[in-house]
Amino acid sequence: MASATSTRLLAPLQLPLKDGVHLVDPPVVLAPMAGITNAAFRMLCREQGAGLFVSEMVTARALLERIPETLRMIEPGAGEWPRSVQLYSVDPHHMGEAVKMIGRENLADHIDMNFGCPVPKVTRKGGGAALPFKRNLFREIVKAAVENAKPYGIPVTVKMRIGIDTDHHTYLEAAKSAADLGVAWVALHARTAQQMYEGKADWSAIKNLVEHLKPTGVPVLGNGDIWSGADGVEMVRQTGCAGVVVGRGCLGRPWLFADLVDAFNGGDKRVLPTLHEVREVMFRHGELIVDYFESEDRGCRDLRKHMAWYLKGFSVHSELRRQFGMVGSLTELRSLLDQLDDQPYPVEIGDKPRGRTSSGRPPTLPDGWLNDPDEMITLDVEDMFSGG
Ligand SMILES: Cc1cc2nc3c(=O)[nH]c(=O)nc-3n(C[C@H](O)[C@H](O)[C@H](O)COP(=O)(O)O)c2cc1C
Repeated sequence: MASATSTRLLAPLQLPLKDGVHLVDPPVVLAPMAGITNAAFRMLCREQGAGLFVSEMVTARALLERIPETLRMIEPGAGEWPRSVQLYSVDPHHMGEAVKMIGRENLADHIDMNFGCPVPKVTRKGGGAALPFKRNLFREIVKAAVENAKPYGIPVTVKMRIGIDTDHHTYLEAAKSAADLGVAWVALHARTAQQMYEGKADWSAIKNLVEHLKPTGVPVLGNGDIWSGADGVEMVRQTGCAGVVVGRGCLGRPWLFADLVDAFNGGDKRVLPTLHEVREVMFRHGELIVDYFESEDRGCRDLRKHMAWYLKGFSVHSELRRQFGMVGSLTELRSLLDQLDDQPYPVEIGDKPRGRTSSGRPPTLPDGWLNDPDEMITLDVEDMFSGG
């Protein structure tokens, strides 16, 4: 029988940290998700295996201002290593200073940069997925991060979308300049800003990027619409990407990482927990989140949105679902969980999208934004940012 090593889908990704190369093995990364990928959720996913788990996005400015909530957002969970933080800035100076702060105060081991936010309140000021269109500004921000991270041995990566809309694709040029500036990898969410989360991600763009960056040797990670281990394998097969980034697929399904680990090691077992097994994950999530916020009330408020995702596809009475959506304490959570009958995993319905699925409309951009890609501008939109 072939060993797991010989059937391994991909080699581990090499992340050069200051104390040596860390192997992201398998090359499966938890996508940064604002309001989701806090230390509690990352721990829940880490317990399932996989390679790297990125924090919620924080803005460079909030970090520099030492806003307590921001500092808490980048705190690692117990035993978490490497500590991976996503930063957002539209200002090279802020980006450079924030990276220096992270290095000097040893706050993280890896920094990912966010250039993919599609929400109108960000793009209308030129931020998020609109920013790479201004290629000089994009380059200055990436350069500021890479150069200031270098003395601390912190690898920097970028995450972007295909571009603004069908007529304005920015990813090939932006990714190439980021690669030339020394990023450790480029992750591509294979949608435009216009698409938001609509329809199916265009994996052919990931394939194009893999070809485009081949001469640079910088790996490409594919992102968009991985709902099962088999989807991850299929993305690698179709695109030749060096790894995958998984977002919404793990909402209410943290065991997707175990499924991906198995699939990337050549297995086909599919991890399909019954409702009683899911129930234990839900309670564990509750405990972790209450611990993270050091408040049962705050933790339960955060937990509520996850409840619907966990229960999606299972047959659960609407009144009971409603009560899960209002859960206020761990005792209440336990008593609601005790009311769930055991059921097999709803394979068909359970793998449908969860979280954001908003449909596309033309992104709102600043006046004249698309006139001159070489324009070097100063933006001030970090406080408008809310994930992406
Ligand atoms: C609730 C939510 C919050 C997100 N926040 C961020 C973020 O802060 N930074 C970022 O780069 N992408 C963010 N994203 C985008 C995801 O990282 C990912 O690129 C996107 O969901 C596509 O991957 P998926 O199809 O696997 O979900 C967010 C997505 C969701 C659903």
